[in-house]
Amino acid sequence: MNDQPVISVEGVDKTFPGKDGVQALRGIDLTVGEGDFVSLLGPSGCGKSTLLRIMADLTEPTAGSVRVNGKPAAAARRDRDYGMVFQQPGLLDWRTVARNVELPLQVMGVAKAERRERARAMLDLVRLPDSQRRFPWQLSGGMQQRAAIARALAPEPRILLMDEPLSALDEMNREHLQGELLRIWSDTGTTVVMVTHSIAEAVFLSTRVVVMSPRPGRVAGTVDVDLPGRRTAATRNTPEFFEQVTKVRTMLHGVLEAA
Ligand SMILES: Nc1ncnc2c1ncn2[C@@H]1O[C@H](COP(=O)(O)OP(=O)(O)OP(=O)(O)O)[C@@H](O)[C@H]1O
Repeated sequence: MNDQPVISVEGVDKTFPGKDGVQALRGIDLTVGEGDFVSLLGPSGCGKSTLLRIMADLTEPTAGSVRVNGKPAAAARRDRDYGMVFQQPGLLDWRTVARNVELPLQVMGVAKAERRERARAMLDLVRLPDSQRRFPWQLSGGMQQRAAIARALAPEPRILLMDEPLSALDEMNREHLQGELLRIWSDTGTTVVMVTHSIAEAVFLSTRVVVMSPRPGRVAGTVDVDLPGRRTAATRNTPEFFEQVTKVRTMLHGVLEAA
């Protein structure tokens, strides 16, 4: 393991052009280490998605720099160093689930037999082994989101960037998939950055929660989530979990009061 951060964001500002020029981010400094699970949390409009998109090279910063695996974000994008998962699964309705998962591999020119094998392995990983030949519209929302995660993981990226991946799901499904995400993260050792609105979700999943303040978005503070033992559904009922949730909530309230 080396000490070089997997993602390093330095002095990033973002102002969207236009008559009223929205300054979405100011002076963002953030580093994400190998195997970290970092959540970006903050009030609506504070620039969480913009920051994630800048890390993914989907949006250009106005100032500052982003390095991913030691290279500029654009180079990391070309090298497919990361996978992305959005709020909506975005599967193609006319392809089977397996062929959706194969899609990024097909684009990369991976041979058919290997593609099949990797799609099968990823669908096993997200616990959808029986859905390979089904179409997305035959699956529940939670199953579709799992297929989207399998698709993002198929090229075996070392980094996963997720923008509210579970927010379209009902509470039970959401908690179930949180457990699955935790399992996948610990099985694969992937570095994760996730945008969420949920304090409990951020605390349950993350090694570090980054709390952002609005107008323009800045890093208001971070909480290193310290929970004893392996995290399971029972973790949510422990005093330590409540303690961490309270810590994050207090920070978030402080941010809102100061705004
Ligand atoms: N393409 C764009 N053009 C102009 N303004 C934009 C654009 N994208 C985002 N913004 C503005 O930048 C600010 C931050 O938006 P962003 O979507 O990053 O916030 P967010 O924290 O992810 O919000 P939410 O939690 O509601 O999803 C907002 O004021 C938004 O209106």
